[in-house]
Amino acid sequence: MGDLVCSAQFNYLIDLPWLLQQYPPEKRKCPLLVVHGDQKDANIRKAAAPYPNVTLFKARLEIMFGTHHSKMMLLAYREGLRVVIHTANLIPKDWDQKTQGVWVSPLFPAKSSVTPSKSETVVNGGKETGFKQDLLEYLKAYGGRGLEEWKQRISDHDLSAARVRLIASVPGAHTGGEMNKWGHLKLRKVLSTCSSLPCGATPSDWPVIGQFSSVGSLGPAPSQWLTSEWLTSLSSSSSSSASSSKKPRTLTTQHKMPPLKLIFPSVENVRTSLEGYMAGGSIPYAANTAAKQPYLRDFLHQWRAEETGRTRAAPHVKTYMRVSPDQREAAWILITSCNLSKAAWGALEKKGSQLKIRSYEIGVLFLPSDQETSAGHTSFSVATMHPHGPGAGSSSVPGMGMRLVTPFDLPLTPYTREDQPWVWNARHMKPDSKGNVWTPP
Ligand SMILES: O=C(O)c1c[nH]c2c(-c3ccccc3)cccc2c1=O
Repeated sequence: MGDLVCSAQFNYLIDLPWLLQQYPPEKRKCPLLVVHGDQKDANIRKAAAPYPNVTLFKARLEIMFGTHHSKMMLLAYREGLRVVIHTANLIPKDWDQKTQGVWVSPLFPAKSSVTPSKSETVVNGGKETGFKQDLLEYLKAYGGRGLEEWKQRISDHDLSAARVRLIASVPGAHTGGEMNKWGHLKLRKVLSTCSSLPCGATPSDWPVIGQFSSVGSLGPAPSQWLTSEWLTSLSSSSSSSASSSKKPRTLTTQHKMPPLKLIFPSVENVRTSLEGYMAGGSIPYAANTAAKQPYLRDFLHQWRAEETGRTRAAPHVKTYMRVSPDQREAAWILITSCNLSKAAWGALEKKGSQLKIRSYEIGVLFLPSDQETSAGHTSFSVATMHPHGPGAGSSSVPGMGMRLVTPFDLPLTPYTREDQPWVWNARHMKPDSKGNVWTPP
């Protein structure tokens, strides 16, 4: 992967001695910047004291209930720069028996003096994804001076080989031009300009899938946020705004919502997982929150990953995607730190004039048109459950573009009549895979 010179780790839960142990021994004294959100930072400062090479940066969290959820590594090698955006906390159990998501960037070369100053070398058909500019904008949003060195280092490298788009959140009441830079409005903006469904597809027939490991308070009815503001963003596409349908579009044509399918572990999924009920310690859905939104259960599907052999590896990855009616194609897929919450994605306030975001989040969006192997395609073929399906075996299927293996099985498995969503602060008395019961305080 390269000869490491220095690195930065952005995360939420951080076990510093454990983190340093994960670096190769000869790299444990390289400069390391740790970006965290622990406002009462006595613990992490005490943990960092024995390591003179570790610098701490406390992210500002001035809005109640916000957290620094973003999980990112910036790795500076002698040979270039690498960015890693992922979903795992920097604690041992997140890297042991769970299902996580990670995007590892190509090795970005330093901009040599011969690189044309005005624009960077364009690769893969020259389609820029704006990744570098968006990453710098995200780092700028932290404020302070502690990230200057890393902003400069990123500026000095050519990131044009990044074939993903950055979808991030920063805390604030974002208005005007700032609104579309963050959270679900950034995703809406990108999808409505850069993502189109295959010709002839009916947008309202293409479901949105959301998969996550925690849920916030979403309001007393789905129409308050989930199936209105939030689903409007995730079901955006250039074809839904353009008049692609055969029927003449009347002025009153509303953006008809597609089906919404959510994946969140049932109690049974947690009970039978490799970790047993302990997995539920990282699936912090509160019983009192769940009780306020019983409607959510109607959208829920089980965590199931037989295709990858990870059904029992409890999910900590967060995945959002748009699929075809037969769930064999995907128009896009997003891997992110965002759980299903207004704090992470943002909620419109003041008659839609501001987007209130409470947390830092970061994720990467994969669009078929941004990938070399599927440029010109409007969908990814999804690895199917049926090994002889069109997506099986080949790296790309004629007419379908790049093959995508999703973290979970498609088609989805609904909750059974007996299934309940996992809640972490209620008793669960049926013995789990380790013979234990769950009796939180
Ligand atoms: O998505 C993530 O990274 C996670 C987010 N919150 C977690 C919590 C928690 C829940 C409520 C209040 C404070 C902390 C507890 C255990 C694991 C996580 C976690 O893994």
